[in-house]
Amino acid sequence: MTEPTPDSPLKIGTRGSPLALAQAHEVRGRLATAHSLPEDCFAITVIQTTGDAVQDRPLSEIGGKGLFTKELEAALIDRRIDIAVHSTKDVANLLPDGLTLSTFLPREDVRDSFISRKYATFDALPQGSVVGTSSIRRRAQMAARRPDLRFVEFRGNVQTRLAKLDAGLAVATLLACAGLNRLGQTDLLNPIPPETMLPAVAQGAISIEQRADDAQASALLAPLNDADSALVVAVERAFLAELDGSCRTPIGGLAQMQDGHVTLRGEILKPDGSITHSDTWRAPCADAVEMGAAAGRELLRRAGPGFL
Ligand SMILES: NCc1[nH]cc(CCC(=O)O)c1CC(=O)O
Repeated sequence: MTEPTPDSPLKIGTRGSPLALAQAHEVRGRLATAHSLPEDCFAITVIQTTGDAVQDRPLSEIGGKGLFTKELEAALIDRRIDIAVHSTKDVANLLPDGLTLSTFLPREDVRDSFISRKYATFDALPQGSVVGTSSIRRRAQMAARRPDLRFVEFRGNVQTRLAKLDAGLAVATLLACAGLNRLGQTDLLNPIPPETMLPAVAQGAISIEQRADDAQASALLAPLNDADSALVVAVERAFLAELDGSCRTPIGGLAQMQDGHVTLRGEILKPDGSITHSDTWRAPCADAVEMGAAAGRELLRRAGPGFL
């Protein structure tokens, strides 16, 4: 392998949001450490994405998955960047030809965090409370437990959302614990157990996309891959792939590995939370990805035509 140098660095592509930048710096730090190279052998290149540019409309309205990744993938294909760092939760199931999601960092906390200045837990919210969220999954899950709640559209970074809470637009909001950890906002951690609120598929998992034929990137990234995290995320994505997985369908899924087996919990909901189909599956690691796909098909069959 030709090693990258400060004059010819490996180009790490990322979105420009504070969370994306934190994740890109995390990857750069791991690459430098793994190969005992100075950090300036790895250059961080910010790519503007549709999901970041359009701030005034719900994500589910602007388009499906890929809003945060399309431009990064175009930059990979054009060789403006060599690797792209993603929150796997935002990565579409189908990648463009010639690209591969090759590398998964050890998974972070998978849970959602309940954030409110007034109430300690989700269950403590008074009747009719207004909750801010832009996630149709979180909204459907909350409505399923608490049909009395009302919802307002809430986008933007952590600071923007806290300002909206302070302005009284809502009394609570939800954010992924993983993002809060990576941004150093651990004061806001207030995890909701997955049994109460099943996270999004691949929540908390950073992955790295590259050109499939790029031997240098493959060699540099190999020591960063966490095989267990790669497997559980593959199981969840196999589940999602069967369920269409557009941003308009509320879907939750979490796979966890123990004793050579993978347990998958999955659910699909009506957007208003009125109907939920969920179940748990378990299989040896070797069969787990196929189990994820079968689980998706099973929920689809139970839900019946027209549910999604
Ligand atoms: N679509 C936004 C997004 N994509 C990934 C994360 C969190 C980090 C992660 O799941 O790895 C977030 C923010 C959030 O849901 O609070």
